[in-house]
Amino acid sequence: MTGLNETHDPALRSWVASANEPAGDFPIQNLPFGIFRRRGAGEPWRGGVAIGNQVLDLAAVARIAPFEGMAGRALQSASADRLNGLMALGPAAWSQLRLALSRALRQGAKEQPLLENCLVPQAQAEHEVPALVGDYTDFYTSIHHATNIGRQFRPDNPLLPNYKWVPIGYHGRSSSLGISGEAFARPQGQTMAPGAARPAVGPSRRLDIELELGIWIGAGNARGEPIPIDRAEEHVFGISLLNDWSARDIQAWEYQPLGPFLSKSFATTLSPWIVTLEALEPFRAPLERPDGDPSPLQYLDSPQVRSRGAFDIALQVELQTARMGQAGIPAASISTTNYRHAYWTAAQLVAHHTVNGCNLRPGDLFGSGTLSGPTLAQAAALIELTEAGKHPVQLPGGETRTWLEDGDTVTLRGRCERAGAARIGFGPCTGTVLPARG
Ligand SMILES: O=C(O)/C=C/C(=O)CC(=O)CC(=O)O
Ligand SMILES: [Ca+2]
Ligand SMILES: [Mg+2]
Repeated sequence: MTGLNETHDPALRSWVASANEPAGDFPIQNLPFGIFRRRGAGEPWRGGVAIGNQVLDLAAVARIAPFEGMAGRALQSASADRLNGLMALGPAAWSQLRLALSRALRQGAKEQPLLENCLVPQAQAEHEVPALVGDYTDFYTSIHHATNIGRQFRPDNPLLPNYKWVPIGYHGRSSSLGISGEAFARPQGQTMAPGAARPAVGPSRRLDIELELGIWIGAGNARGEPIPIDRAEEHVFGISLLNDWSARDIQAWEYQPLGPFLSKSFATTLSPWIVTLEALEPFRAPLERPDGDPSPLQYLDSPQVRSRGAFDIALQVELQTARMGQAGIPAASISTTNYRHAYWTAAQLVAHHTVNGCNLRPGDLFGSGTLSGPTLAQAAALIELTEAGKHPVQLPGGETRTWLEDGDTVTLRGRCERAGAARIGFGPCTGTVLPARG
């Protein structure tokens, strides 16, 4: 079974010329959704779609060239100041809107003269978190991350015995979700130095990143009604990049027995564009699960999940220090990994989250968990890359890093490439660390 349709045809070209450049993130086969406005113009927030180096203003399209039927209703919903309404409509409406947008943005489309007036250059746009996030749950789906970080926190017992049975997660904090381009103050908190008699409070000295994907829930479920694994993907609107900034010294002291709390709730940065599951369809991959590992329990298992439940998304972390920036040295890549190494798929996370009857709501957000791959070069957090300080990262210009310093800027990137498909990308997810507030 394949969900490929005319919107995936790699031969499609757009009348927006920049969408046809081969190395771009936003060709006509992508069409990710976000919330934007022109910077500094006092405009309302509204939905937009990235196309080449432009944003197609969906509120403007709804006013001057509305679509018909279900696509038209979806377009109306996407004109609001957040995408929760569009997300609530479900996959048939998302798909109809994507098809209508794909047809209207193609070379030769009769809509071109009207839609040319609905473009805003991305360079002039600012973004907001694309939905009001009621609940944010952070998972732990990379067995490589769980093993590596477990070795730091629990040397005798790195991978806990539940890992291969339960998709582990904790309830995160939605109020401090922010959008790419943000800067935030280094968190303060309580830490216990090795050998100290009592803890101290002060700025974190072990500030880290976590390269994750954000999985956006579309239509929700009624309380008490679990989502079966075979319907789970119908509840996923799409995926963006997510940096779960983590204060490891605060975490090490606070996390037992209830899990991370203030070590991760001060900031979590998202990329502005949500790449839909439909756009990701050409990049499906089989679930990676070593021979001999237990089969998932029935509510987490299906032939579809095993054969094509994973996604081949190449991911990268870049770091630029303030000094590199001043010297004109571009950001350096410090890690490359791929979402296909995840132990649990997005569908399994949805089925697991709802198995107890918990209701998900449109705009809820899941963090995939830190997406480390099998090798050290694929580690997706500094605590793993540097083995907690044993091997600092070497940067061009001569600096090294074990943990983040004030003025450091971290950028996450994601892209999908496969023979026979158009390359698509996620756009950057950037954040900068400011000094702690006094
Ligand atoms: O192994 C631990 O005790 C903690 C690991 C994490 O830092 C939790 C987390 O945020 C989940 C993840 O990103 O995979
Ligand atoms: Ca995390
Ligand atoms: Mg966080």
